[in-house]
Amino acid sequence: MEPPLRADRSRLTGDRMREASKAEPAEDAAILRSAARFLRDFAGFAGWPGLRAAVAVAVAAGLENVGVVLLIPFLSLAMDEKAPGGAAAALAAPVFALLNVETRLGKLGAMLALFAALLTLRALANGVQIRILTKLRMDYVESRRARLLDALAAASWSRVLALRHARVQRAINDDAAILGAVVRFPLDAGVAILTLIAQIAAAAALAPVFATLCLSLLAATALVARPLLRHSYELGAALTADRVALDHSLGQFLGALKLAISQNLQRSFVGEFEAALADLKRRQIAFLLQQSDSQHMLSLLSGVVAMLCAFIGLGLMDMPAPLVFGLLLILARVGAPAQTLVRSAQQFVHGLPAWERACRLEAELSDGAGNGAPPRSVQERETPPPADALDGAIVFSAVCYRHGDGETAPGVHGVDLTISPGEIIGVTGPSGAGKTTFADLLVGLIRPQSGVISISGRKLDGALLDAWRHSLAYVAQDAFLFHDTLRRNLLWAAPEAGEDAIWRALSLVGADALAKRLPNGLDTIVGERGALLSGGERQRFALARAILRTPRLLVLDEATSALDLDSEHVLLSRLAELDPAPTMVIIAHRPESLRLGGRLLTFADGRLIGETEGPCAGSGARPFG
Ligand SMILES: Nc1ncnc2c1ncn2[C@@H]1O[C@H](COP(=O)(O)OP(=O)(O)OP(=O)(O)O)[C@@H](O)[C@H]1O
Repeated sequence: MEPPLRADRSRLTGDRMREASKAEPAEDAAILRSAARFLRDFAGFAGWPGLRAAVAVAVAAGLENVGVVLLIPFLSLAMDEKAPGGAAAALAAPVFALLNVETRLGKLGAMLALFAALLTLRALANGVQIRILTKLRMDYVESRRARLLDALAAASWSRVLALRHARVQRAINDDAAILGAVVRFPLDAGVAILTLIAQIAAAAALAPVFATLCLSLLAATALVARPLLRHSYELGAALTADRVALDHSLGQFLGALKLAISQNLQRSFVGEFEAALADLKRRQIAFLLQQSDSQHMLSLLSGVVAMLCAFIGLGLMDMPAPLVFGLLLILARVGAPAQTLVRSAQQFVHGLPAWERACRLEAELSDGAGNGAPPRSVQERETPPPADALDGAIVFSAVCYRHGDGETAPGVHGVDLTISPGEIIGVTGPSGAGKTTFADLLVGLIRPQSGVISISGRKLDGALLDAWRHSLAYVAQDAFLFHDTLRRNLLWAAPEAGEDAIWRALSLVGADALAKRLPNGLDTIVGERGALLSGGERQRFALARAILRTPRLLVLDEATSALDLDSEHVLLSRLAELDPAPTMVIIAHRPESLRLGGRLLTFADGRLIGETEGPCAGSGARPFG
């Protein structure tokens, strides 16, 4: 019998998902602090274009209301009533005088012409405002993405290793889209607030009592909005966590696909997905309903205030009908920006947790030592090392790196070593002895916590480290290939390499015949992580890619372990004949893989415990180039 789909949610990622699904109660003060942080960040980014946007918004809002105010003398004329005094009449009178119109028809025509001009101006101002605001929004989202990517590229290797990939993916892709909605708030709210102020000012000029009613409506809206906003924030926080958990689970599942399907473990993943998707759907529906309920409530509220206003104006205060209609029109229009304000605020606080998550990730990545290479801006300013800076020996002096705190944390320690240019070195030792940690130090992925690594007498750091990484090639046991064509995989690390160089490299690693046999030759897609190839084939292609870089240093960390011994020997012998000859560091467990080494280093418990002459000792170190 088939096991039920939802049978085992607690396995692997289930606990984490349930954890993520809890909606933590949020405090108003914390939400306000977070909103203030966002607004500061955005204002800092907006700068001059932000100011231009504010001016455009103010102009559009002002034009909107001049039109409404002009409506009052128009209505008075149309209804043959005595035009009311105040701002409206004051605005209309000079226009009539200027155009020298005295008849009712002439005045009506002049008013209509004025309206048409205002409508055109308003449309133009709105167009400009939307263009500036949209660009500002897009630019901000793009800059946040770029900051995150820069932080990721500059982060120390140990930090990157500990990262959950789903966090990064979510922060860069989806959260950036949510960020677009978050950024709308200061922009939309700015438009709405300016429109409200202009409308209230227009109403105040006509009737101060009415303006007071408008303010009361706003105050009532603010009271209703507070718990709504808090709930929106909580839903947003839970949704963000759910989405990361879902991505993580999917990533795990895809990574372990073969294992999962071969052992019939896929059902627990499917069960987890169904449950997590149901949670997501529930929260999304709750948020949408909350938004529409609040909009209905606001419509009701503004309707009630409008009726009250009409009753007070016409019934109790005996005001002229055009003035009351004009005021009612303004009131009806106050409802729209107030609704926009609430809706936009809801979306803002809903998306705020995603923004916070992206900021936390950026701070985590930027915190600490970084990967040693200077950031892009500094690289451009820094003087590149001299041409011969990488020609000399690599020297390790009392180098120590521990993965974690304390004297007993694993890693490597007390490593003293000199590697001459062009030397071939074998590295061996039991599992966990520190061989890969040594290789990571050598290529500058991690930096010594104590001691010094130097090249040609210069400390491996800053611009030198950057140049060093450009000059080397590193091939790990897990020969990583992208889901792309073989050609693009090969050219990834050496984009300038030509067709001849590609075939030479393929021939050297014994993969030219294989590449020709593939259905589309070099243009064959190799599958996710090279899944459409065998392990040995992947390793050969990864080696060809490394050779295409013409590296000064070639580090092979179990990079030929999937080849049979004879093929491996042929391949390594050809590598040893490379011209120009790179310095080679070959890490392996099989003694046969180390036959080419002029020197053999043995690691145990993080220490370099032995340095013996390798089988090829005495063949001489070969200078690069
Ligand atoms: N990122 C890390 N965080 C914590 N500990 C780590 C990390 N990387 C390695 N270690 C630990 O450091 C020690 C040395 O690991 P390293 O990978 O250098 O060994 P190795 O000699 O290459 O092993 P193997 O032959 O199995 O590949 C091991 O005990 C390992 O568990």
